[in-house]
Amino acid sequence: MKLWKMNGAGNAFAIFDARSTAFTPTVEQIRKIAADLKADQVIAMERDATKDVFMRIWNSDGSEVSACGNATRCVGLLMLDETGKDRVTIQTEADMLRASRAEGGLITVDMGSPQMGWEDIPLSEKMDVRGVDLKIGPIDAPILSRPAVVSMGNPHAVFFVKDVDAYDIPAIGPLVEWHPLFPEGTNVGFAQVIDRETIRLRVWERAAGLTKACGTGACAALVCAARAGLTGRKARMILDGGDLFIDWRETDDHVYMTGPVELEFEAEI
Ligand SMILES: N[C@@H](CCC[C@H](N)C(=O)O)C(=O)O
Repeated sequence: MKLWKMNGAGNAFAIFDARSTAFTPTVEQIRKIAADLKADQVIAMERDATKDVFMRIWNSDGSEVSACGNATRCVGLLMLDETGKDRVTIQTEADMLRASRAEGGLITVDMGSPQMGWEDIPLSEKMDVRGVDLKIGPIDAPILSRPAVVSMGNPHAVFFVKDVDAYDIPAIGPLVEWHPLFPEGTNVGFAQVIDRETIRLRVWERAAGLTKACGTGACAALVCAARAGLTGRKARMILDGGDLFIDWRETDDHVYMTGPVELEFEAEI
């Protein structure tokens, strides 16, 4: 079986080619692979009846999830190289996604439409998704409150802050990640709007922790910012591991994510 170690803007993946050999790891095996290879997620490329490939995703804690934007760009590059096509289709548990090449060796993925309903996120009760009733810290002087929420095939809560570097994300992230308002947990973004076309973002990922970049997190932060009128529908997202360019197009309501992909090594195992 072929294994690729890749990253998208520093978000690290161990990608297994499970198209001709079955790959059915236990939770413990996923945890060990992620720890040994320093991967935020473990990915299996499987055969799909109608799409170029099916992408299965596990977080580093061993839980299976339905979306991972940066891994979709990595798998997209592998499939573009392998097939020679201009555009490839990637099926995930969440959606059918399309990947293509962009200028400067970057890869673009059409991430589909954001889901805005409170049941879609999901939340445990009906709330205004533009700012949910959640406070972190002392009741009379919360450190953070009212994150915006959205689903990009996975749940995201986004706090808009003045200075992302002023927050102890490893301490705050887990308090939001498993807050009872999120029955399936949530990814937690800390977004600082620099100007209408630029956002500095750090993401505490559900079941993976603080990563150098989160693709769906970047899409979620841009959607929440644009929905609140803080930015336009296109922005450069500055993450710890590099930049992602997000474009939430009015024409089809889809979110397009463009960014770098790096192959660290490949091996036959
Ligand atoms: N790294 C990702 C997101 C991976 C899944 C996430 N931690 C979750 O549990 O939903 C990305 O690039 O989107």
